[in-house]
Amino acid sequence: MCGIFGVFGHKEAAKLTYFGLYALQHRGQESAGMAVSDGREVREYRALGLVPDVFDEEILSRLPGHIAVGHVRYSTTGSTTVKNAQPFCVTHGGCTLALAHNGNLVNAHEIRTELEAQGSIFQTTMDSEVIVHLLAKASRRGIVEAIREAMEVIRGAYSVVLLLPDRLIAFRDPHGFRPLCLGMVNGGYVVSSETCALDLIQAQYLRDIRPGEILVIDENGLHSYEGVKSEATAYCIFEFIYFARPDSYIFGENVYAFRKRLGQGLARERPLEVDFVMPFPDSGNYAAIGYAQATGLPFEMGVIRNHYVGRTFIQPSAGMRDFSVRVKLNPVREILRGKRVAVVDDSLVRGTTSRTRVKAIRETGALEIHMLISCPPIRYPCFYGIDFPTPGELIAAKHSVEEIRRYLELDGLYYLSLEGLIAAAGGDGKRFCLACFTGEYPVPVREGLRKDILER
Ligand SMILES: O=P(O)(O)OC[C@H]1O[C@H](OP(=O)(O)OP(=O)(O)O)[C@H](O)[C@@H]1O
Ligand SMILES: NC(=O)CC[C@H](N)C(=O)O
Ligand code: SF4
Ligand SMILES: [Mg+2]
Repeated sequence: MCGIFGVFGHKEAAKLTYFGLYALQHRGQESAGMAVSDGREVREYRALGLVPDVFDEEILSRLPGHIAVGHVRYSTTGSTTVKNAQPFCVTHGGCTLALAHNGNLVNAHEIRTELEAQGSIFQTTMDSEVIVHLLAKASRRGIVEAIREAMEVIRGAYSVVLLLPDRLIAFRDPHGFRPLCLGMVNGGYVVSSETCALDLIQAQYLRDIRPGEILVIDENGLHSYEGVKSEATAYCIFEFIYFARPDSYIFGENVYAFRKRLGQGLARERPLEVDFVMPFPDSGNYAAIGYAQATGLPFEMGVIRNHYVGRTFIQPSAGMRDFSVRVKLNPVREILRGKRVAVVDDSLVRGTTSRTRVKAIRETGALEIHMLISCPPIRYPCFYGIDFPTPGELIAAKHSVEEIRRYLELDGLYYLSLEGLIAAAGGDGKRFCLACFTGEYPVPVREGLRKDILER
């Protein structure tokens, strides 16, 4: 998952983008970048690292202009290298394009193989690059038509912000897997993955970019086109469960309220006799609050979060994840000793967090440790922009709930049911992608699709 942000018509576009990316940092921690246009010339800067480490005042001052596009990356196709940092910039036929993509294409390999056979030279190992090549190929027909043609060819998840020297364009796949919204600030426009970035820069939320829509923003305002027909949406439900920030509104709903409903659903399905409820912070907090309020059980912060560690699940290597989980969450002996506790977390993916942290809680002298997960078991890989890679890495793909309980050394392990998840989503599961829980993929995926498919 990545975070994307765009600005049109604000004299401090680079600064606004810096703040926007800062607010979207939870969506990608590997690299950050932006491209800025003053109406004629496009300048760019990208590097590995977090937003405040990549940019400083001096770098931002070298990016003048009123149009900008920015990106924070969490890789899903292609390794973590500066070359693979976005926005991806090219100059073709005298026109510079900078593209920021959130999502993952499922047919990038096929498209790339075909384009290479026709002589295209690729610079990165990202799926996102094929979009730029397709745009360049069709550019004679004008940018909107070129995007439309590209949208006919690419399959999978894409929320995209594209910068041209005099325009900003946003487009979104017909299923709308990833969020993308439009806001207004001081007469200018902003486009963002999540509304939390609009709040930070005091922009007013206008609406979401519609699935299948192409939205052009230029001197004359907004121009909306139908890119491809959107027959059915497949909003990523995992955005609500884990990915997005709780203060954001995505797919028309607030994330915090959604997560609380997940916790309330767990309380209905799995009321437990324990002394208190505690979350694995951060994203376990909101379902834990919902569970505690619905059951009437006390709520405690039994583990404390170190604020100098980011998200652990989205780190690209196992070694980094293991280390970070230890540094990140530390139990409070005083609170836990002699107690029966219900630990709530939003998800159990590889088991990295729970395996070591349950042990650490046990060592404090806690009497019983039960775990409540506010989504069903994740049994199938995601190919649409979340790095749940091979089924082998997914703990629930090969093991029963009882086997996982034993592996994690828990007294009890309970997942929210699929029905419970759908109920929390208002009862209409059809609007959502649920593939990692059900194996029913809204966009077909060919066998053997892997993160490093473009590396060879
Ligand atoms: O089973 P695992 O493979 O450990 O993955 C799941 C865990 O990772 C995530 O937390 P993360 O630390 O990434 O982010 P958070 O601070 O938002 O909870 C998620 O909230 C779970 O706690
Ligand atoms: N998670 C994402 O949205 C990543 C975008 C793109 N697939 C990349 O790997 O860079
Ligand atoms: S498979 Fe899961 S994580 Fe991937 S898009 Fe669908 S709901 Fe989201
Ligand atoms: Mg977590």
